[in-house]
Amino acid sequence: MDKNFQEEITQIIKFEPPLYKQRYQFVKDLVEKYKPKKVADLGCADCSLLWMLKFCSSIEVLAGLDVCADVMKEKMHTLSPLPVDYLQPSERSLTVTLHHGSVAHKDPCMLGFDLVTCIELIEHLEESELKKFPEVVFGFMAPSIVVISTPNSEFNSLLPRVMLYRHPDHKFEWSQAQFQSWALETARCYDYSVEFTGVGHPPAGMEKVGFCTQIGVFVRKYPQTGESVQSEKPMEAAYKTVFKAVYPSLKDEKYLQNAVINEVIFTAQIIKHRLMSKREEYSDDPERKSKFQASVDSFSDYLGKLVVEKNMEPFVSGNEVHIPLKTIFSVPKVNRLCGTFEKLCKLIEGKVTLSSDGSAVMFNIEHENEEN
Ligand SMILES: C[S@@+](CC[C@H](N)C(=O)[O-])C[C@H]1O[C@@H](n2cnc3c(N)ncnc32)[C@H](O)[C@@H]1O
Ligand SMILES: [Mg+2]
Repeated sequence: MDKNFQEEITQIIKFEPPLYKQRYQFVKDLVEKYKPKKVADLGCADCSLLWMLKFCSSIEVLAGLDVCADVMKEKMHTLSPLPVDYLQPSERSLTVTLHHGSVAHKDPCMLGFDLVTCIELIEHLEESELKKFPEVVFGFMAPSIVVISTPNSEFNSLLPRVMLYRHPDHKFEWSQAQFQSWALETARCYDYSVEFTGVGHPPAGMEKVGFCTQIGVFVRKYPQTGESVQSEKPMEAAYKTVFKAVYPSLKDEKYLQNAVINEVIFTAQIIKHRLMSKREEYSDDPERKSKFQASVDSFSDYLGKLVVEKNMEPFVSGNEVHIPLKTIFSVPKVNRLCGTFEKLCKLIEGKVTLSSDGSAVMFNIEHENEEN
């Protein structure tokens, strides 16, 4: 609801991009800057920000929390992996979890985060919830960075149709001085520093009004020690998990094995094709020469440039083509995936047909010869 409303404002004041997108972009920029691994979005609503953040490559754990389960469920399916994520698993691991609960309660699932975002959340908290909020977020969760955004009430006079608050569910809207004094006191209490900024510039000549959305970025001053200490005392869960997605990742052995097998077979096929084409140059059969040609040309060129030792050269023996594993391992993509030659051998064991001494991938071309 807030979002549509903001869009209406945007049409009149012409914030471009719309204000909510500027807020999300602000968070994204912060993620690019600090590269947190674990990010929690409190008051995540329809998961729009979480969806944007899942593309940030530093993030391995993403969590959302909202007191309203229905609003989270609306679009939570957009946080699920897509077929392409299974076809080409990413190098990083990524787990996305959504929790139903309140920022007024502590739950151990919120420990160990690097960045906690509270975008347009605090003004929706009841007085009693707002009182507990600093202890839960800064005292208990204690991430290295907290970002809090909230409307700047001084901007409201520039917004048409705003009577008391910008949204009927707002419990308060603060001036710059009010937000800054709350934020400075919170930072002091929990040993954080805080810097103020915002999104949505005021019109020229009205700079004193400040940003339409005011933002505080809090950075923890003390080093991380909390996680182990806090997890020593077992704690009851206060939130209910409503969604969990574990993305396929090459860190998971079964996806790595699949990727390596595919890459090994692909590489071996191309080398085999080069070898066969060379032999056919003498056989004067232009039709066969063009087989696979389009798809393999550039890669084939590359392989041709590889410095191939004598004992790494592929060869044909009778109806068998032998492609040494050492040659396949020297291809950068295979090399990067496996790390070591031993790992390559282990991952393809029993999955790819090898020569009797296990040193080469083997294809039987008896059938192909028959076609001729
Ligand atoms: C204005 S929306 C902000 C949504 C989102 N952060 C964004 O910027 O698009 C505020 C959200 O805070 C949630 N909320 C309100 N009180 C809460 C509480 N005590 N704990 C967690 N979430 C709460 C509401 O359900 C709502 O989804
Ligand atoms: Mg709001």
